[in-house]
Amino acid sequence: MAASLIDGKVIAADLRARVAVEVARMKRDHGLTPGLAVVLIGNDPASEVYVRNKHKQTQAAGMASFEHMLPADVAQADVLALIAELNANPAVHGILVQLPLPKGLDTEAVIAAIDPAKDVDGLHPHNAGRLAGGLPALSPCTPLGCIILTKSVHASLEGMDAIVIGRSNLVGRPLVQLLLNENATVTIAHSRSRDLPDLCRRADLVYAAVGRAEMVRGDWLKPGATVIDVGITRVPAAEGKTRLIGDVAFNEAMQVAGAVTPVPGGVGQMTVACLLVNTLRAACAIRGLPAPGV
Ligand SMILES: Nc1nc2c(c(=O)[nH]1)N[C@@H](CN(C=O)c1ccc(C(=O)N[C@@H](CCC(=O)O)C(=O)O)cc1)CN2
Repeated sequence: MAASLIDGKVIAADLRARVAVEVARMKRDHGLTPGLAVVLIGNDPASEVYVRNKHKQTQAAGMASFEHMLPADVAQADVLALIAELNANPAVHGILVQLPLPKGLDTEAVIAAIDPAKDVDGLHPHNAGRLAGGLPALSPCTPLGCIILTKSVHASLEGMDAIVIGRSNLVGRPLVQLLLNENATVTIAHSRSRDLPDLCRRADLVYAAVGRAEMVRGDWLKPGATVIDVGITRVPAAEGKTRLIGDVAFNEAMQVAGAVTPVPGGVGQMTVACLLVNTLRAACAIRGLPAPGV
């Protein structure tokens, strides 16, 4: 029997709608308009699209959106000066620097300059450390989205065998921590792991986040497994166009798995929705209000 499709578009739209309701309540009851500042450096076409979407969806949720576009050859000191300004701005509750940064800029130093209370990407060492320690923290958006998509299939992840393929700071590592917090048993695999297909076949939950198109094959999967595909590779298509494919061989996975996320229309959709959730949470925390119900 074919697997069921986990519809990231529908789940993300529902989450954004719930954020919008909470934002309206914050405005009405507390005069609080959550504000998100996004910094885009350079002109990477994919990053430009993502930042435009963030701006649109932030505004659609009723939040204030501040965009800062800097040239690719901007000096590190100027980036740090902008971040210091945003840290001090009371209308800004969330700061996100779009990644990857152009060559010549020090990504770690830029992230470390963000006020951890406004770090809605959850990448600051303060938040990464808290997450690893099992403490409440702002957590990276894509891993948060992966957990929400998984929970749309399984109410509880307790005791489930999960494999995370990929160990990036943006996805793999924080996802492992979030899964541990859900009491899953987690294997973290990467390019040097031996017998990856075998490791994968043991997992009830498979998270593919390596950035290698269609690497995870159908015969790597345990029948009935839930497969969350984080990969997005743009490949040439007909008529000079491009199309997106994930890290999982989708058609093969659909024959074996229990549930699969598509690419596009899966995890990617959740990234911006979770950014809105984090911005709302950051705004409430900064104002000393209880955490919102989303
Ligand atoms: N500072 C950050 N930089 C980057 C992050 C991040 O979380 N924080 N993640 C990615 C890019 N990203 C958001 O920034 C992102 C990626 C994909 C999508 C998305 O909606 N994907 C769609 C397809 C979109 C398309 O057609 O290209 C989908 O999968 O359905 C949203 C946001 C790297 N940088």
